[in-house]
Amino acid sequence: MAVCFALSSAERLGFGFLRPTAAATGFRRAAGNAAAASVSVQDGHRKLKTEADLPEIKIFTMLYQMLFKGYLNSIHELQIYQKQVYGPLSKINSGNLQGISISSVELLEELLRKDEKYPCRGYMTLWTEHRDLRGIGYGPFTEEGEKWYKLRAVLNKRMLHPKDSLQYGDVVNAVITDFIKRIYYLREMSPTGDLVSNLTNELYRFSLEGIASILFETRIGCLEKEIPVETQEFINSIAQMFTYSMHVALLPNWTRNYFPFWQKYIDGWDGIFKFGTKMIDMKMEAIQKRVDTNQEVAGEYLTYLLSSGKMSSKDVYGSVSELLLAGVDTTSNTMLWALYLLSKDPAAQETLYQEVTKVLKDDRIPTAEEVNSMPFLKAVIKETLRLYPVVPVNSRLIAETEVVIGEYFFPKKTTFNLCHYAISHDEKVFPEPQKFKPERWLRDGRTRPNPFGSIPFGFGVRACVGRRIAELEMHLALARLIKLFEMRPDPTVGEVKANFRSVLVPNKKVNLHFVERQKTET
Ligand code: HEM
Repeated sequence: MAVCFALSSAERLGFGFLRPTAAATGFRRAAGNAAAASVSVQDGHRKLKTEADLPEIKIFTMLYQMLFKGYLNSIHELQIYQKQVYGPLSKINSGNLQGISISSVELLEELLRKDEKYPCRGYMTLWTEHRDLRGIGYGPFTEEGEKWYKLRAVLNKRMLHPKDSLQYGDVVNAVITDFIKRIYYLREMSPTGDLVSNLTNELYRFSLEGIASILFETRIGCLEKEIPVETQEFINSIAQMFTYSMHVALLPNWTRNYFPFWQKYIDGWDGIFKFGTKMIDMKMEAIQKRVDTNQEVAGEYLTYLLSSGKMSSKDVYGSVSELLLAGVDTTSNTMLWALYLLSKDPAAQETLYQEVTKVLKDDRIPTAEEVNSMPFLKAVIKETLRLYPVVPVNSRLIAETEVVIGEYFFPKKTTFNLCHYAISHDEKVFPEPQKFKPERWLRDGRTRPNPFGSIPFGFGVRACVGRRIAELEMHLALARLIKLFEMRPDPTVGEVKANFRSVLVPNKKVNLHFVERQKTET
């Protein structure tokens, strides 16, 4: 059951919500609406072009490229093809997909540096409709403008600063210990004695347990042999919400009364919030008891949110559920790609193993601080995210201001599609872009890549709030797994390609041999 769910959910995470439109002032237009026709726009002495001068990709071209050129499941690869054909700046005008595509590192940097005070990815009405229907507060994904800014100021504390993540080291390590136990159990059950099948599913369970234990400050049993009923219902609710979000996004609103999809979509959200609410209420009760008996209120993230007095409980319910959803498929898929890449590259795996064993000379569990002495470990994750960015395309809606990008003028309310995948696979930015080369990230005197070439966690004040937590989980888990096991590919699986399902997921089940290493005397 969990197996089915994990795969389907992993294939449907709503990071598509990261995609749904211009920032400098003082422009003089010669005539009419700059967006509509090739009119002249003057910026001082410079004559600017407008979006009417850009190559336009219309719906039929898009459909042709997806259906007949084979990009249906690999929209990320389509970015590279479209860049070759239309150049680094083009206009997409294809059904729900609208906006200006940016696929060069220079233009991306220019746009992000001109982003607004309250950056916006585009409005998320599908999510906000549910919150409005149930009177639930908005979270970091759904909130916008000044209210979002204030919310992020609270959420950032205890999460975003590198030193914040250190406090979660023990919690994360406890989850990793249970994950390793599960790996041993799965190996034993396998015909070869060392095979872990369907790793996507196992890593999904690991990531959900990890983020839940940080946010709720309690364990929810995803790594047990039998997942507790309530946790399983919660997992099923996430799957249901993501499954039906596809239907409700594609069908017009009037169909909601005729088909069951909308109701099932809402039921999915209700299940997610039911579980989240119960966890938060339990924590509130525990805090209240301590307050009533004059005891110190101690705890981590949820305790901080609830006791800081800076957030209403309605906002806590809204935010925690969004953090939880964002924290699962992101880390689980990145871990999967990292282990897969290492299994195919014994030399890189050996370098990593040597580094980890040098820092961890005995059976000790690494601390969060010790990860700082493992630059190759960090480079492996960076390179994995360059090759398989969790969010291969992001977006920015420049709502309040006009903007010039390159030689082009864009009016207010222009949406930009940020083609991160094309940029992080550009050979001018990353020589041999298809090769897994963690060493390109090392600070050992070599020329470092352009920082905007690969920005898997985004950029600026709206960048990923969970970055430090995600890195902590992935670094600690990878260090411990590599110390214990050598990863080898399962020859029956063959080459694994990435499919685009809002995040980049493997196109087939991935199994790996976890070959236990000989213990060395130290
Ligand atoms: C490999 C792991 C992860 C990657 C690559 C990743 C990537 C991203 C990206 C690209 C964005 C959009 C940033 C932008 O628009 O500039 C984002 C936003 C976000 N992420 Fe992550 N993420 C990861 C893990 C997590 C985790 C573990 C959490 C939860 C603790 C999380 C919570 C969020 C939230 C709440 C937002 C929305 C922030 C806002 O709009 O203010 N992410 N993430």
